[in-house]
Amino acid sequence: MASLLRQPAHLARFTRQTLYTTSRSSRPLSLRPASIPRPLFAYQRIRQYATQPEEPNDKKVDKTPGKPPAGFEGFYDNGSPMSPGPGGPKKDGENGTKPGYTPLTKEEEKQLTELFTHVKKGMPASLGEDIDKTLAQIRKDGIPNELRDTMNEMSKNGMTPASAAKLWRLTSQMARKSVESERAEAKKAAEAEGAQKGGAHDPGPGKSKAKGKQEGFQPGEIRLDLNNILISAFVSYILYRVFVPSENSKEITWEEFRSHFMDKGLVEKLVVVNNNRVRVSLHRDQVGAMYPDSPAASGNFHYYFTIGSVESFERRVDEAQKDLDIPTSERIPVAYESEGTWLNIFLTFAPTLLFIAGLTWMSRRGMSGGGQSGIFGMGRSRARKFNHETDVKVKFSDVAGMDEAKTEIMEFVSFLKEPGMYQKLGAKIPRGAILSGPPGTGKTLLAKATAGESGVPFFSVSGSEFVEMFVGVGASRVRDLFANARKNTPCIIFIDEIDAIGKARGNGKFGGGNEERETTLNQILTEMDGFNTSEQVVVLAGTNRADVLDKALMRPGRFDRHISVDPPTMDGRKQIFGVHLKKIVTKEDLEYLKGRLAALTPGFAGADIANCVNEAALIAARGNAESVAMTHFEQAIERVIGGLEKKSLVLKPEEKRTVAYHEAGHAICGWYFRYADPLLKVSIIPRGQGALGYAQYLPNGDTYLMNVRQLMDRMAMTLAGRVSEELHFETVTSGASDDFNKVTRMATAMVTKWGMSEKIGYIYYDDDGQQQLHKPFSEETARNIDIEVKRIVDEAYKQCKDLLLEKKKEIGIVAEELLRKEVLSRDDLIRLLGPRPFDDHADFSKYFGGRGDREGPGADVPESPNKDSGKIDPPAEDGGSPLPGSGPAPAPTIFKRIE
Ligand SMILES: Nc1ncnc2c1ncn2[C@@H]1O[C@H](COP(=O)(O)OP(=O)(O)OP(=O)(O)O)[C@@H](O)[C@H]1O
Repeated sequence: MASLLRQPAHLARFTRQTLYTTSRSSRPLSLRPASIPRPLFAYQRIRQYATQPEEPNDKKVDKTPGKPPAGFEGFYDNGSPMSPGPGGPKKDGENGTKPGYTPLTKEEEKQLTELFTHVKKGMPASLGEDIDKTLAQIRKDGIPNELRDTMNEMSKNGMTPASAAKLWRLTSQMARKSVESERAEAKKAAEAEGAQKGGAHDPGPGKSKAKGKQEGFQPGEIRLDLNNILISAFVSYILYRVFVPSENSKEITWEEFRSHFMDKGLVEKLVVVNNNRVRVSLHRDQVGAMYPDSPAASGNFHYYFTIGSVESFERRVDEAQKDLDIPTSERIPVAYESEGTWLNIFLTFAPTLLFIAGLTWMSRRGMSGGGQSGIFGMGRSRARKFNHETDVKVKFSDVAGMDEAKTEIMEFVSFLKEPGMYQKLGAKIPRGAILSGPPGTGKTLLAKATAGESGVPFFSVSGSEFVEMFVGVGASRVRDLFANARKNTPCIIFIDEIDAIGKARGNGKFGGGNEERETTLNQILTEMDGFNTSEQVVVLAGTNRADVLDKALMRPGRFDRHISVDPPTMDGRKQIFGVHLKKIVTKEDLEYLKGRLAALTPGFAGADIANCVNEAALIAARGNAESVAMTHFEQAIERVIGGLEKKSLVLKPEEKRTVAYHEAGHAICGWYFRYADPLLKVSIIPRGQGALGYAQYLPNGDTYLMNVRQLMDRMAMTLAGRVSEELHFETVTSGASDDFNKVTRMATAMVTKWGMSEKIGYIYYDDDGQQQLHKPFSEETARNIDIEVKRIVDEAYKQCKDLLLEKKKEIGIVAEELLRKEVLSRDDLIRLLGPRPFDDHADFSKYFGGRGDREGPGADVPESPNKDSGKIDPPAEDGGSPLPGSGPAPAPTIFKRIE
């Protein structure tokens, strides 16, 4: 009563007419997108009152039921919602109901049917049938008292996790019981039928089964699967919607709100939702006490009206309250809230859900992949294990041209095969070997052959596979790899590209970015230390950069042996061609073919050779040839060296002429300089990488040392393209830049590394550092180096110019023939210029028809002028300055177009 007194004193004016008016509004009763047919709302409300608990006596409100509001008269079947009526719930056990169960009222049954009709649309027929059976059981037996109590509680207090769990438990029990009772009935029916027909006519299990099937139910079968869960979920939903009324709402206008509620003092609170709607909360007690039939008295019913803006709404409410003389202290409270749509709610949780889904997926993958992948397999080694019997078929006979490396590594094989032989003499078994060498020289192949020969399992892994973004993963993979290896002794572990993890550890001055790599390396060091001497695990590692490896890795006791795998020699190449030609169909004389190809491919590694052979077979196949011929091999080699022929690149006639004279200059120098490499082929067909023409030379065998004369002749020959241009055209082109690059590098090496300049002397300056901040020499030395390099290049230029001036006519002959034919071979040059006036290397003569006689037009050619120049101290012919590594193969001189 106290609260009643506090309201604006307009209660007296509140008439039943108010509710009639609001209820008669032509707008839809509910704006909610409820899935329940509209009339059901009315039933739901009625139900709520019917099941409401008794109000306490001390609440002195008028409980005289009023007339139903307009539009709701027919909903009560002319009875009061308070009276149980014919459809009211019967008591426990009444009318033969099950003990502990309350039957449904007529309205409830009706709602149940209507809701089910609505819900089952679009549902699979079998599921619909199962739900229908459960509902039929509910109609027959009613619902357990406990369930009804739970529903009452929910309609009063809303759904809580506890009540939801209870609802789920009770409905799933009911669903299960329904299946069980049906099973019992089916069994009973089958038995009765059997008894009726007598033993002779026993239909047998097959028939009763057929019957069961016909009913869509198999006796003895209770499906505790997804289907049962779905049945329980749908039944719970239907029961919940029948017993717990959902929120009803009704849209009204400001004027209706003002005249029917505000002016009457019935408004308890206003809530502005999402700044565009206002929810009106009324004093339910006051409305309900006087007019219990009104929907507005229900706890779940709200009126709404729309507002243009919050400001105008506040102004109007303010003005209205002023008009009504409501004191400031008693004004209607206004709250603000924003309601999220389902989409908003989903978007809010989407990242979390995605994260959880991702984690679940990764962990599942981890499980299903046997732990090899996924988050839980992260620390596992990714090494592939090859079984010696099935997988590793490579033998030492497949590895050609590296006899020394093979001999060294063969020791590992005999150690794995007969460890006792070493141990009895007290020898320690070597732990491992590092195979180092340029790419494609056959390091992996050699390691595989070791495994193949020794007949032991072979674990192959690449250094980069230890590198992962997570700290500690690399080390854990190393541990796992070695643990696996120990389980499979004797065996071989091969770590390819070990420089990915085995680089020298930093001094810690420049940040800690390599921490993970160093941890991995430390783990390898530890594991290699950890082998006891009797453990037959050999670790082989391959790298192209042995120079950058950590010293600790190379120390005895770890990678004891350092096996260098160099590019093959002439003989080695022959053998490698032999290995790869085995698979090729060719009618050529194999011995001659191998030799000629080996002579044609100085500097090629095993992988290049394998590629060449394959390329030749592809070219032959493209031309529909029956077997692979010499020309196919030559084309393949040219393609590997110079790139693909560019037939689409058409040069202008004057450009072509320039290229022809440029290349003819190279050809003439190669022909007439004693120490120049003999020319093999000259071409003005554009090729890949911007080459407009090229001249191919062959070295006099594999070169490991070069003396000053050889270097000067080679430099002069390299400059010949530009010199020829100068001699035959008014201006020069940009095409010689690649030649200048080579010449400069050669001259610089002569001065700074090979001690071939008197002025600089016998000092080695490392040019490793184009990035070096400080050059390791003084400004004066730098100037002297520049002077000396220029002097040497100038001398080479002069030597070249002298020759070309003398042989201007020959250049013209060669260039014009080149323009006509585009490609000239050595035979063409012999035809045009006569035989080369110097002895060729034996191999060269054998495979390319070189002639040792000095007769012919070139016989009167002067010797290299360097011979007596005196400016450069020429080393003895058998000595000379060492070139690092094996001798550089003379790259083809390339006439480059502007990049
Ligand atoms: N000595 C050889 N004899 C026969 N074939 C060879 C030889 N060397 C290389 N090859 C061929 O080249 C291929 C590549 O060789 P491989 O992978 O062993 O080179 P690698 O030195 O390990 O290269 P990388 O340093 O780039 O790892 C081999 O599969 C083989 O076909």
